[in-house]
Amino acid sequence: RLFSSEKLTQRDHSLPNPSWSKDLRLLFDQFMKKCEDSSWKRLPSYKCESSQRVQDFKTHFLDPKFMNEQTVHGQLFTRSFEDGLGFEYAMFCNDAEKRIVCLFQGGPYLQGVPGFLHGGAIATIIDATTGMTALLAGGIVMTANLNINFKRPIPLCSTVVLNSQLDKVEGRKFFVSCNIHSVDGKTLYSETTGLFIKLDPDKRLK
Ligand SMILES: CCCCC/C=C\C/C=C\C/C=C\C/C=C\CCCC(=O)SCCNC(=O)CCNC(=O)[C@H](O)C(C)(C)COP(=O)(O)OP(=O)(O)OC[C@H]1O[C@@H](n2cnc3c(N)ncnc32)[C@H](O)[C@@H]1OP(=O)(O)O
Repeated sequence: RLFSSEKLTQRDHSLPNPSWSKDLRLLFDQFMKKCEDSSWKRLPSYKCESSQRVQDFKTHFLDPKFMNEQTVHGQLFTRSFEDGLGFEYAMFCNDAEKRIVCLFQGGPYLQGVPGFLHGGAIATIIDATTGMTALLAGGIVMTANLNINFKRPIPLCSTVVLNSQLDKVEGRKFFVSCNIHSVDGKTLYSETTGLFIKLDPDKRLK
């Protein structure tokens, strides 16, 4: 049991699975090609990160009072749905340009109004993408502010492209912007600005 559940948490969810649309696979292949000269890198994604930065977060910022028999089973929200039903996505980063592109397909369990994605689901994938943009630049960060302009509704089960960019760094403040376009680039679905704060080692999260 332990072995299989351990195997489960180490599955890299940002690789194609049968629920991926043709569009998502095509875009994925295009970005995998961009990785060949190492200008772009695919970011792996697990249900439960066991990376050094998570260890650092737990050591330096997490008050043990927040870890109990329930929270110890915590797993990444965006990786907590069966294949195809929730967030299907793969992120690629370009360190030189301080950019992340996220290829995203929102499944049927993310519905808001019938036929379209829930605004909170859109905010989630934006938070994950902009958060990762800030995290790669600044280490352990948390979202302080996320301003989203929803320009057009995103059809449920469609594939879209998030483009996230680090705009400015002021001390512990990381300013990120992100837009969401259709695969053909013709439709702008949303525009976001976000502020991420690099956690202060002298302050535990309360
Ligand atoms: C990173 C986690 C561990 C590693 C995980 C690794 C892998 C996981 C894999 C994938 C996950 C995907 C992405 C991962 C990326 C990010 C993590 C997810 C992001 C989130 O989903 S996280 C949840 C939502 N998030 C919160 O739950 C935070 C609640 N919040 C707080 O915990 C505090 O609020 C905090 C810590 C944010 C700041 O607290 P603090 O005490 O450190 O800083 P302080 O208040 O002193 O502010 C310093 C300067 O920022 C200015 N400032 C602050 N807030 C501002 C605002 N709203 N507007 C304008 N300016 C603001 C001040 O004005 C001052 O500016 P100045 O220096 O100029 O005076």
